[in-house]
Amino acid sequence: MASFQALKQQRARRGAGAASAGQARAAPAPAATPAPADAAPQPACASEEAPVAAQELVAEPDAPEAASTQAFESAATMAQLPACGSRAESTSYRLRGELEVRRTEASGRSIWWAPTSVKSATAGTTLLAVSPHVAVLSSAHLDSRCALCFKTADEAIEALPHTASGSSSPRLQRCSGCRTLHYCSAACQRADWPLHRQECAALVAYAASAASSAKGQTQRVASEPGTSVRALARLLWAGQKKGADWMEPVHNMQSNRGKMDSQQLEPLGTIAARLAFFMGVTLRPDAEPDEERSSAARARLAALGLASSAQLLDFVCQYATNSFTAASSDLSPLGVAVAPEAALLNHSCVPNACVVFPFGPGAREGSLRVVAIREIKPGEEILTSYVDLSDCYAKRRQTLAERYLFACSCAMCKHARRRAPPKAGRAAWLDPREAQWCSRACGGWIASPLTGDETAAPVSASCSKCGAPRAQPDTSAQARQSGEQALERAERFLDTNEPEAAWQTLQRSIRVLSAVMPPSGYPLLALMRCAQTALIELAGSSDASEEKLDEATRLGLAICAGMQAAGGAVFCAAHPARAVAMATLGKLLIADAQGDGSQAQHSCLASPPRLPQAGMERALAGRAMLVQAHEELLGAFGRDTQGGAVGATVRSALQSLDAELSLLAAR
Ligand SMILES: C[S@@+](CC[C@H](N)C(=O)[O-])C[C@H]1O[C@@H](n2cnc3c(N)ncnc32)[C@H](O)[C@@H]1O
Repeated sequence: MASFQALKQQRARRGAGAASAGQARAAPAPAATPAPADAAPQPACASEEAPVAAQELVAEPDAPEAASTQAFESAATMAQLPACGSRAESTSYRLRGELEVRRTEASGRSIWWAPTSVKSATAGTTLLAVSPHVAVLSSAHLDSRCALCFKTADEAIEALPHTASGSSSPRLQRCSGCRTLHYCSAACQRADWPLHRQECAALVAYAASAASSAKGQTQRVASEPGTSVRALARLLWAGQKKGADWMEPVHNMQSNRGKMDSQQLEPLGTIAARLAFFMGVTLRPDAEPDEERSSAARARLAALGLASSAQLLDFVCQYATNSFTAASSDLSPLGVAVAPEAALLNHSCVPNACVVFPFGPGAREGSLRVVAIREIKPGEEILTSYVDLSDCYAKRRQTLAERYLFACSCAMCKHARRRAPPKAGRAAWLDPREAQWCSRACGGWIASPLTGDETAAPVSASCSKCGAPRAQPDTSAQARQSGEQALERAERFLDTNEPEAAWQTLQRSIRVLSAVMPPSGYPLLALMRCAQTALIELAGSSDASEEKLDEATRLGLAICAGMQAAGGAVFCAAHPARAVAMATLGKLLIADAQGDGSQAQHSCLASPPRLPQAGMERALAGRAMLVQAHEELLGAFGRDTQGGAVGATVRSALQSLDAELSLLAAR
């Protein structure tokens, strides 16, 4: 049966699903959001998670410029600078094909499926395919992935034609200049050189400065300026080469600077200061009347297409609102991408589209894709999620307010705020993220009390099945909070390649929360996804790999049940995070089809699901899951890409499995 080595590469990370500006923004993280993370941007959207950029703002080691007497303005000074006027154009216009850009008072510009279109876009339709203006590997991956195509050495070898693969060594080559970036081939290095040339020199200067700042300091000083600064610098250097027309959509991206308070601006000011330092701009208004230095700095900024330090800060604010988490084909966050056209997408917690990188975020043309995941009718707005859709209402609201500075008024959020009583003869719809088990163990759900939203109506809940009231006192809020903290710690462990520590961190919270809430509950679903990732990584290296794979499979069953809860109202069929979770489960089932057949001895789940019997029963269950996953992958990553790279791995797994099954049948 299939090996689990391939699975190990497929980290089913949280945040997948937000690929947004900010989702894949950085998650949306997801699939990709202008960070989306669901890995995201989402504007850092595209996937459901918080953008790499945002996380980086808080937790970076000291930078050399902080100690330097040649410092740019301090972050606090930067934050006081007056906001520049928005350069965004105001009219509606045809973006391309069937897509229109329109502006509304409430949410600015956004993309619509043109009312003149003769037909709807169905799930799996690629709405937009663009090459990001820049895509930059995050600092955590600089040593392990190619800076241009984002592949690991093994992935690069696998991608070679079979005849060529024998001759290559599975190692990345380090740039001998900066000693920071790595490449999988001379071709990738050559292709990256026009942009890396300036970056290479800047990295060398930065590392030297870091080394001298580190002398005598106890704190760690980073030897490179961080993902956001590298991305912003590349954008400015590319702009110098490609010209004003290429940069115009970047400068037209929305800046929320005018809405930010000084606390929100300070981390962005730090990035602006570090960016200036990295690019060799030294500007010290406090050193006036040092006119010479000041005007030299102005000239350097002008050469980069920026009129002033205030505009530099605006540029960073635009990036924070509009960058996407650049995710792998299976939604693992790898870096950030800036794609101004896709960053025009607005947010909804009930998205009808997702930002994904079906073949990874590397140099490939059209690598960032906006794909419809539900039917979109002519004249309908195209909306992605900037947040992780498994987050509860309060958490989504907090992320959107802090990072994107707006309050969502989608149908899901309205429902959460209103807590509407059921219409006569109909049961109230209960958000599966906010549900708890009935304390009478009848199998019914009770709404959790909403936390963190003072505008929401108070909740008086009773069981959906037996009508019993919620137990008093309700202890779930505390368990949820510990779960959130465990998740944060575990994700950091995974980022630093410590899956065992991540797994140890997660088990208790999963046990406690799975006793009180269904698998769709917040933050249980995210905890289980993180734990599954840790276990898959551990299974590849540990002696007890069979046990780990069994537990990862049990978690997979719970994750898929959680994602399909409430008829897919949260994760609809063809949502990338759901499709990838199904593919992972299918592969786990067939990888472990020869397992020892033991049922849960030490599961972290309070009521572990029964695993199909090892052997034929498990293989057939895996096959059924892979078939379903494949259908959803076509919808999630685009029918034109045949479900992207994950679709291809599922087809190949099915082929091998069918060959094995027919051999068995012939015996
Ligand atoms: C990535 S930009 C999206 C494009 C943006 N509307 C524009 O005009 O360029 C993200 C910003 O758009 C606005 N936005 C996005 N979705 C929204 C929504 N559902 N309601 C209100 N504002 C929204 C917020 O100001 C947010 O910070």
